Amino acid sequence: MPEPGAAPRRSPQGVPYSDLPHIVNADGLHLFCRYWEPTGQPRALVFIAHGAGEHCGPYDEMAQRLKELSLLVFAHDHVGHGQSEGDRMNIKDFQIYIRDSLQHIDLMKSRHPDLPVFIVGHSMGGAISILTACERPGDFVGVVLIAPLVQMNPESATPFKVFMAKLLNHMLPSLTMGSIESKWLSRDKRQVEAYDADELNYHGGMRVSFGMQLMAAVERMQREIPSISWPFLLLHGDADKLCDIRGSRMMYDNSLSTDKKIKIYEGGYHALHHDLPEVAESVLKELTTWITEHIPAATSQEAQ
Ligand SMILES: O=C1CC[C@@H](CCC(=O)N2CCC(COc3ccc(F)cc3Cl)CC2)N1
Repeated sequence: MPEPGAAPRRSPQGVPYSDLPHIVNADGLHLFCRYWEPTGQPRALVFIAHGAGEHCGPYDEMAQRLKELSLLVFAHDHVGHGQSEGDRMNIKDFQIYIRDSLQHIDLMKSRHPDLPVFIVGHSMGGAISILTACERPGDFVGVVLIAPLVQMNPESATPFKVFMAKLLNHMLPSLTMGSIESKWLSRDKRQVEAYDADELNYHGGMRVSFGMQLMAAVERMQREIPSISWPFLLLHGDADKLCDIRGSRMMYDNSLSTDKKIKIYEGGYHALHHDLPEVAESVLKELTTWITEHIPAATSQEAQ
């Protein structure tokens, strides 16, 4: 309980955290949480990691579909995103996203110790998912990646631009580069409009320091991918201008995993789960089918 007389900690939108589902991370920052709990006994846990500049609200439809399959879905707004505390879309160390995800996953595993655990990640949330699973290779029965950030987009990350970013990071780390161009998120303009209108999204420019953290995460994934052996499903659009599909192809080709699947969506934009309705529906079907197929059969004692 806060000491008497202390003002209650409030979300960036002014809501007291005592009125919101939340966890407090290792740095004392409050992270807003969402839970989608099935009525009966859950069959598995699914953690959803959202991307840069967004929050976990837009995953409600996906989470509802998983909940209908008796899966217990949970998520939080990463530090500096949505209804969580922290400097907007900035992070001192990318590892904080992974540490907080493991904290939330460990909390839910302590409440449901016998359930298998999946992670679903989109874009930067895909990088968080990959690096989280790499830290706990035996903890996850499967990882689903929707247009994950694995490699830099070669157009936006020319050697000159990378050099300049590193130079600027020492001189003006808070300088902002361009912002995420929402027109490349989806071919469905209603989805683009919803993203632009969502005040829980961050629409400002990307700080150089944040870009550096993303680059560091990309470099870490290049090192880790050859030793990945956990099961994963990759979904990527080949018209994605925000996270290059070559990163997904590289992960598919260079990982040790024997249980892996990649599905390329011709003409698909970045946020495949919010792309044209037929694509979004296909993504939900692929994801729910793959997850349910990867739930381990009940062991003999559980079955009794
Ligand atoms: O539905 C939705 C709404 C939000 C979107 C998710 C966006 C997301 O997470 N991205 C896309 C942009 C990408 C930029 O990458 C860099 C930029 C500069 C830099 F210096 C190094 C890198 Cl790597 C990072 C990952 N999806």
